[in-house]
Amino acid sequence: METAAPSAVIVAIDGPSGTGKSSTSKAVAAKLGLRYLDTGAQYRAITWWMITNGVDTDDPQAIALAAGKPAIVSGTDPAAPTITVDGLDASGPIRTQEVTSKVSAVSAVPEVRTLITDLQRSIAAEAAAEADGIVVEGRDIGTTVLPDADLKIFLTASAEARAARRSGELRGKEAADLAATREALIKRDAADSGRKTSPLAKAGDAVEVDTTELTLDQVIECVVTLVEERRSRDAAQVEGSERGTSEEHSAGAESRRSATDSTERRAK
Ligand SMILES: Nc1ncnc2c1ncn2[C@@H]1O[C@H](COP(=O)(O)OP(=O)(O)O)[C@@H](O)[C@H]1O
Ligand SMILES: Nc1ccn([C@H]2C[C@H](O)[C@@H](COP(=O)(O)OP(=O)(O)O)O2)c(=O)n1
Repeated sequence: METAAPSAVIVAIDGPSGTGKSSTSKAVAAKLGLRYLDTGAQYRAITWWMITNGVDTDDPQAIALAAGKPAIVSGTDPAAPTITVDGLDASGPIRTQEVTSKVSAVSAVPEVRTLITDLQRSIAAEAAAEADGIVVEGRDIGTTVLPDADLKIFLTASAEARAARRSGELRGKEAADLAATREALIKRDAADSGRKTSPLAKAGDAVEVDTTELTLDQVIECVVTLVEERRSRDAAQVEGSERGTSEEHSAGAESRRSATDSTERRAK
């Protein structure tokens, strides 16, 4: 197990689809010099591998048996995050409608979650040991993957706002109308929230931010402020405990000095 650098910060950002997790997490990590991990991309990558290797994505047993086969590697530079599967760049193929429609079924399989969760924890531990920390975004980061994260954020937004954001992204690519996007989004949220293993959920100690009426810049600013507040609280605590230790030291020195003084006095 790697040891975290004293000032490293781990930020967990969870929430349903289209609430702004990826855009916010990337920007916050870039602004604060942290690494960035898109855990949804990892579940998409394993789903893409299952599809391209002929595994029936409606068969949890077949998925469980194959889960350990693909090698998934995530690059955590927020300016250029990457994802490869068996050495192949998967960043394009994981965003197709086919993968999007099957990812909830694949990510509900416990064997898949165990493997991907272990991978996520090792990436976070490395970022805490070798960098200033990391922003990890997904569905179960604050509840399951990193329950000891320094800061947990849960992003929400109305289904209408989320669908409008998503269909804005799709326009011109795989044109989807607003109603169909909204339906698909609600269906995926229900599957992700309703699964048995590690469902999409807000951690009890997460800060909830409703992004419906906020611009992306406002959300980024809000999260940056929360991280900075957390860091200064931690720094004040460290300073306090160091002062406590040095006061203990000087109290110890004082009592040693008076003990010496009295010994000297007795010797005279
Ligand atoms: N507060 C916001 N207001 C308007 N658009 C937003 C906001 N947050 C994110 N977006 C846009 O919505 C889309 C989905 O955001 P994304 O970060 O991918 O969400 P998530 O990762 O939660 O699915 C992106 O095109 C993004 O630019
Ligand atoms: N920590 C996570 C992250 C994603 N997933 C699953 C559930 C999600 O529907 C899919 C895809 O996640 P992704 O974040 O790419 O989804 P968006 O389309 O960006 O909302 O992966 C998960 O089960 N646990």
